[in-house]
Amino acid sequence: MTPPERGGQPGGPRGGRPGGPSGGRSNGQPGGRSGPQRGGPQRSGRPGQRGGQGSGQPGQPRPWTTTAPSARPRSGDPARRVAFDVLRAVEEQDAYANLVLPRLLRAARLDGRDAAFATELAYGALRGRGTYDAVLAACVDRPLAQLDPPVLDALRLGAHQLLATRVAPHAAVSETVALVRGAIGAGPSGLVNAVLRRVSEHDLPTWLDRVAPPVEGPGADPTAALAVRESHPAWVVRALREALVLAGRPASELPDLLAADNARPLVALAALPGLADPSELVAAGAQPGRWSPLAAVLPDGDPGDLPAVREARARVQDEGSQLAALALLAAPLAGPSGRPGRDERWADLCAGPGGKAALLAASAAQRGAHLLAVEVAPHRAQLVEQALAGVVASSSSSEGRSVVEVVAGDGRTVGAERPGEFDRVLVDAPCTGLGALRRRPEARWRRTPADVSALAPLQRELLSSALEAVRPGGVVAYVTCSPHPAETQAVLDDVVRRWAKDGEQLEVLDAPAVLRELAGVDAGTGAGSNRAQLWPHLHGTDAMSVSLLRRPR
Ligand SMILES: C[S@@+](CC[C@H](N)C(=O)[O-])C[C@H]1O[C@@H](n2cnc3c(N)ncnc32)[C@H](O)[C@@H]1O
Repeated sequence: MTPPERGGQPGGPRGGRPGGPSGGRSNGQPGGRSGPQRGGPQRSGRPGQRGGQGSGQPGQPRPWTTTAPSARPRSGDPARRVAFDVLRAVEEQDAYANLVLPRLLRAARLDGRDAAFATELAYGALRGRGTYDAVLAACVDRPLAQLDPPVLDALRLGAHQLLATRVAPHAAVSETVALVRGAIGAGPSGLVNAVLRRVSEHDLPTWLDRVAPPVEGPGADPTAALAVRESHPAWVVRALREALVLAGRPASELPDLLAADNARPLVALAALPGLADPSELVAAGAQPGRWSPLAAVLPDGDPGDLPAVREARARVQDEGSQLAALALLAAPLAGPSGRPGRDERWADLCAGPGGKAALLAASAAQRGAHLLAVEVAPHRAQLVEQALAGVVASSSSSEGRSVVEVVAGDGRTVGAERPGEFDRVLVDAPCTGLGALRRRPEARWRRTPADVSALAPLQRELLSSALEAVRPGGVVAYVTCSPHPAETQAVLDDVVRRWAKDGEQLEVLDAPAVLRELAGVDAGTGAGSNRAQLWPHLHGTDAMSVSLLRRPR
C-alpha cells in the first residue's frame, strides 16, 4: 500500500481550474459539453484514462469549499443517490445493474441528463472498482474490508467522479459527503471527506503510477499491473491472456482487450429477417452495422423510439450474437448424393432470453422451417415466448403449424428424447460471460475461477445432447460469450475425442470461413483451428466463440 501523500492545502482558497465551479451545475454534475452522453459514460469509461476539462493536473490549485462537512447539505442529489442504490443492490442482493438501474431511475423520476449521469456513475464505479479500490487503499488507514460496505461504495462513487469524470473535484467531494449524510448518516461523513480529498490530490495516471505494480524491472508483476490499471480481477487478466494466445493473437493485445471491456458498447440492433430490414433502421436514425447483414447501430438514444423495435420486428442484439446465429444457418449440411439434404427442423437448446431464437425463428418462418426453443429456467422460457411473439404473430407456415415451439425443459435430455430429429441445432451454452464484460459492469467481480469448472460438465453435456439430436449430416453450433479456453476449445476437443472413441468422427467445419463468407469478418484462430473467435478490441463485438460441428453421413 502506498502511503498517502500529504501535499496541498485542502481547506485553502482555490480557483481558476477549467471545469471548476463555474463549469459545473449546482448539484455538481458536469455541465455543457463536458456532461455525460445519454445512456452511459461520457468517455470510454476506461479507468486507466483521464482527460477533458476539469480532470485536473497534478499540483494545480483546486476550488475547495471552506464549509465544514457538518454544515454541508444533508442529502445528496437524486442521481448520485440512484447510483449509490445501484451499487448497494449489486453488493447486497446480487442484483444485475442493468436490471435494477432502470427501476431506480423510474422510481426517482430521473430522465435525460440526470438519468445519464446516474448511469455513468453507477456503471463507471462498478467497472472501475479494481482501480478505485487500489487508490482508496492508499488513502485509508485500514484495510478496505474493514470499512462498512455502504461507506466503501460511496468512496468508490466519489473516486470515480474525481478520477474519471469531468465533475469538478470540490463538487465530487461535497456531493458525495452529502450523499453519505443522507443515505448512511453523519457518522462516516468526516472519513469520506478526508479520504476523497486525498484521492483528489492526484489525477488518475499519477495514482496508477503510485499504486499499480511495475510491469518490468524489480518487483514487476505484469498481471497485477494490468489488473489495477484496467480494473479486472487478476484471474480474468490471466484467462484473457491465455484466450488471446490460444486464438492465435499476440499477448500484446491484452491491454487493448481489457480496455475494450471498460468502454461503453454501442447499441447494436438486429432487423429480424423477413420482418424488418437494416435500411429501415438506418432511415429511422441508426447507422449501418459493421459486420452482420442484419445489423444497424444506434450511437445514441433509446432503441424503443424506433418503430421496428417497438413492433418487435427488430431487437437489440450484439453483432457477435447475430453472427453466431447466422453462422449456424450458413453452415453447409450434408445429405444423400452429395446434396445438403433436409433443412427444416431446427433447435435452440439454451434459448433464454430468446435473442438468437428470435433471429432463428424469423429465418425459419422465411424458409419454411420449424424451431424448437428449449430453456431450462421457466421464467427465462417465458422471456423466450415474449421474444418470439412478434415472429409468431406475423407468420405461420402454409400448413398452419406454428413456426416455433417453446419448451421449458432441460436441453441435456433433447438428444436422448429426439435423436437425429434436427437438421441444425444451436448450443449457446451457459458460460462465465467473460466475453461480454463491457455489457455487465459488475460481472467481472462476481465470477470466480470456480464458475469455469462448475460449468464444464454442463457445457459438454449440452453439446453432446445437441449432437445426438442432429441427424447425420446435420450441423451443431457450439457458441459461448466467453473466449475462455476451458469453455471453448477444451469443450470442443473433449467432445470430439469422446465421439471418436465411440466410433463417430465429427467434422469440425471451418467456422472462420463461414463467417468470412457471411460478413467479411476475420475471426480466425490460427493454423489448425476451425474455431472462430470475435473480440471487442478488434471487431467491436462481444468476444463470441463459434464452433461448427457436422455429424458424418
Ligand atoms: C448464454 S444463455 C443463452 C442466450 C440465448 N441464446 C440468447 O441469445 O438470448 C444460456 C441459457 O441456457 C440456459 N440453460 C442452462 N442450463 C440449461 C439446460 N440444461 N437446458 C436448457 N437451458 C439451459 C440458461 O438458463 C440461459 O438462459
